[in-house]
Amino acid sequence: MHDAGSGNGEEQPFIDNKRSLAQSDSWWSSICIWRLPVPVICRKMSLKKIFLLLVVICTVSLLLHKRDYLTWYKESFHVDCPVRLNSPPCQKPKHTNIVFLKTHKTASTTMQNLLFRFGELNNLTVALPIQACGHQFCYPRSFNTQFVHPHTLPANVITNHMRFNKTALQHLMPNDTIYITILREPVSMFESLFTYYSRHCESFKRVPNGSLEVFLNRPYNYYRPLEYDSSYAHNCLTFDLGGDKDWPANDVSYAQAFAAELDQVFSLVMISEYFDESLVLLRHLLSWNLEDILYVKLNMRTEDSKKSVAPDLLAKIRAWNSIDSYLYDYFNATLWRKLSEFGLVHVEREVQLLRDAQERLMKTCFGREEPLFRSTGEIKRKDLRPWKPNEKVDIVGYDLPSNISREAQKLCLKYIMPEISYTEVLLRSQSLRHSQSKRKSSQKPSVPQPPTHTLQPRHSHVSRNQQPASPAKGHSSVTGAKSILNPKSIPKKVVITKYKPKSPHTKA
Ligand SMILES: Nc1ncnc2c1ncn2[C@@H]1O[C@H](COP(=O)(O)OS(=O)(=O)O)[C@@H](OP(=O)(O)O)[C@H]1O
Repeated sequence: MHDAGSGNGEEQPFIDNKRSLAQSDSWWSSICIWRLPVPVICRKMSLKKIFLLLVVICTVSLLLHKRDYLTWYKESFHVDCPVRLNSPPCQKPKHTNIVFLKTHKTASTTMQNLLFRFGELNNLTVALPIQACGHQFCYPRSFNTQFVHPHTLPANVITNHMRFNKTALQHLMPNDTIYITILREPVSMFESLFTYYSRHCESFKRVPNGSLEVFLNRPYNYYRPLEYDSSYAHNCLTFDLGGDKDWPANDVSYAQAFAAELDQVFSLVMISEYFDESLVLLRHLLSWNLEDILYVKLNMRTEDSKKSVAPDLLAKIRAWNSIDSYLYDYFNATLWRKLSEFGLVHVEREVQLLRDAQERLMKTCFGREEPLFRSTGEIKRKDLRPWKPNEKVDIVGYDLPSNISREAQKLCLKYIMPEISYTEVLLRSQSLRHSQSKRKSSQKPSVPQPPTHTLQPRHSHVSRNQQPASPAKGHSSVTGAKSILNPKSIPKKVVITKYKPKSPHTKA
């Protein structure tokens, strides 16, 4: 075999002149690979060059065929790129305008906490209820923009409990808002509702010995459709989603039409039994990082607080909540279709990545792989105690060990903060930011300013390289100093009417 650099007379022109060398290389490469037998190739190329050529060919072919895996590999090292080629490009900013319809007993508090943290970290505005509404948007009344605290406008995110009202939300939120919600399997959901609200919901309070079986044998003996809090007792998901919980069960066309309508509005309907899988889809839908979907489970009952459901009650629960059951089946199938389209192998890998990251988070926060569960009474800090619906139901909460670093304390505190405390913390910080920005704008009288109680969004995306924000620092958008004010929509002033719930039941 000849060495191209050996000084052989025939090859001299290729060696002496760099340009002709390059030309000859590419010419020979094509001859070598495609046209001539190996001995001829070897006569004109050095071993080194052949080796390099093979390395290039292998690399290109690997990149072409295994691109998903390579991207995945990067992902596990916290590179921000999504794992799929048909996903948004890496540089796509994170989506920040979100309605999360917080349904009851579906893991929605865990999701709300995740959204609160995302909002804080990215200096977004989270719409919160006025004081008169408690920590919910005057549920069970249908959502109304007047229920929103003016200091939490213009909003990017809205997630506190409400009864869904698409028109009002469209009025409040920016045009590019993504709608998300979560459903839970009707049997376990109803058992949870029945136990949790056994002292609040009149329909449940009437049942002798608080027996689920007795209620299900003759629900209309105990259930009054027009009563306050009756939503917990019949098709609660349907009611939360703005539907008619009392539509006759034998008319399936109602459930079908309602599901189809919801499908048009919600880009993602999560399923609490597949919480992590749903989060994978959420992450891609919103172009978020893995870190953005980390969570600690909130609002769980202790095992002692759960009732076991006898097998013969399963069908009864589904029949009683027939619209909810239809919605669940429909959106469970939708979720799995989406997961399949995404690629189940990719989903599984990404779920594993999420769980690994969760494990690291638990170690940081609790010094071990599992968090330290505490029943409400055992939690030292008052603001970390979750709301306890009655003395028979105990809700799991958390305390942070004192031996973790200050930084870890600060980080982990928000992960374990119950719904009501976090809502209060956010309202305080956003109110402070609101008054600071008002002060600033009053110092610049020459520039025309929109009313501060505007319903317009501050901004719709955050860039990936943005620094975590300190919530009370100011009003400026993280995508630049200015918030996006859509001139087409005229800022509206909010008139706040006081709303007094009819029943004492609010979690606060
Ligand atoms: N990540 C995750 N995955 C699956 N399930 C979870 C998760 N986080 C919370 N939970 C369970 O959700 C139930 C509480 O739901 P919510 O927070 O929506 O309740 S509430 O309506 O806001 O009171 C409650 O169910 P029950 O314990 O059966 O009551 C929690 O255990």
